[in-house]
Amino acid sequence: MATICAIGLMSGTSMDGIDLAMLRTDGVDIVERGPGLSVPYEAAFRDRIAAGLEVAKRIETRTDRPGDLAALEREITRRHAGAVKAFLNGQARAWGKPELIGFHGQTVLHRPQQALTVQLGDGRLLADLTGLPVVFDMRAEDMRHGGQGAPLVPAYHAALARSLPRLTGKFPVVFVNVGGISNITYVPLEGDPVAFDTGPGNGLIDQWVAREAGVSFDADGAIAAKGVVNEQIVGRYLGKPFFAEPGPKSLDRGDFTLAEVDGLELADGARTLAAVTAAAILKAVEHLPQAPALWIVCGGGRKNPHIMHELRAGAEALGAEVISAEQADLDGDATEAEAWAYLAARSLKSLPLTFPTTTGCGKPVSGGVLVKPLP
Ligand SMILES: Nc1ncnc2c1ncn2[C@@H]1O[C@H](COP(=O)(O)OP(=O)(O)OP(=O)(O)O)[C@@H](O)[C@H]1O
Ligand SMILES: CC(=O)N[C@H]1[C@@H]2OC[C@@H](O2)[C@@H](O)[C@@H]1O[C@H](C)C(=O)O
Repeated sequence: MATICAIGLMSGTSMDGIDLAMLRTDGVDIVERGPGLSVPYEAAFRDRIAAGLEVAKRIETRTDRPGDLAALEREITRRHAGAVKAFLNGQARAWGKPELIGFHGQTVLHRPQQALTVQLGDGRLLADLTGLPVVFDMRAEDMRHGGQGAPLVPAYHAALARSLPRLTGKFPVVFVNVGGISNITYVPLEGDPVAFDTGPGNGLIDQWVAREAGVSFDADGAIAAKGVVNEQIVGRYLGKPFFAEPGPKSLDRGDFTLAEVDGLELADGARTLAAVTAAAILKAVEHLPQAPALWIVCGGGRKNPHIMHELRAGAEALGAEVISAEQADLDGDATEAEAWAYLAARSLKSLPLTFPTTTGCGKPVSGGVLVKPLP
């Protein structure tokens, strides 16, 4: 199959900015991973998106744009176009002209029980602003086939597992994405990947330190380093029905809140929430076909040493090794953006993006909407 060069664009539930990555792929194999870039949102824009999450609760059908959501969608799209321009003039310059963009957009609402998921991002506008074909809205078709609409990154994790020589002999491997929410992909030596959201990632930690200390995240876990874990509270989070349910399952950003840590000291809250994130990921093993041999950690949470320490200790007790994306020669900040480039290439070729074992769809499903720039 012909190889294409695609750019993936991800603006995740942390709302911290836009991740971009370049990828050469035939839609099956990863031929070459290219450069990546993160373009942060400034605090005022993060606040505007956060306000948009509240407005989005009024959405009943996925094309509704109550309040200022239409204006916010245009602004998000314009910022993505600006980020693409900066990327192509900078880090990606030597890679030549891309043929396609995979555009995630900003999730503002995710209600799998109602088959409703909304990502703000205008594919038509992005195609016109960049002059490149765009594949966007990749979650909806999965939901039309009974799927959760998330996570979508597992098809890419499975391709990564096949492409990493150092994994030889280390199956099953589990990829963990510790973003705003955490999700895992279990990749066996043969057969489809198994995936689901595992619980909070950095989202609650970010909300906690923003509310209690006015900072957007706990850089390198420095705040948590001064605190202690409140095990009772960890147990209260982990006792929620979500963790007893088997996959496929997915979460909305608002499904877990700070109610349980209310009243704690700043550092103890940050430390306890880091412990919740790690414990929730480890608890996912109960719902996997076999114990993993290797865990590869991607996403911003791999930079929180408390999350990593507890993941390592817990996984090692189960006989597995835990490594960061970088230890597997990957770029842990770019994995999701690479995934969106890969999924766009698959969409172009009508290959499945999701599987019954990753989202619960009735059969393997392709998806995404292709728009070409106006001539
Ligand atoms: N140096 C660091 N130390 C601790 N945490 C960090 C560091 N850098 C980033 N993070 C955390 O990672 C988060 C961003 O992670 P990431 O970009 O993977 O999330 P996302 O893609 O927005 O979310 P999702 O995967 O849920 O869509 C930040 O909000 C922050 O909490
Ligand atoms: C609806 C939505 O945007 N979900 C995100 C979120 O962030 C992490 C987790 O929850 C995952 O299910 C998904 O993102 C990743 C990239 C995915 O679809 O694979």
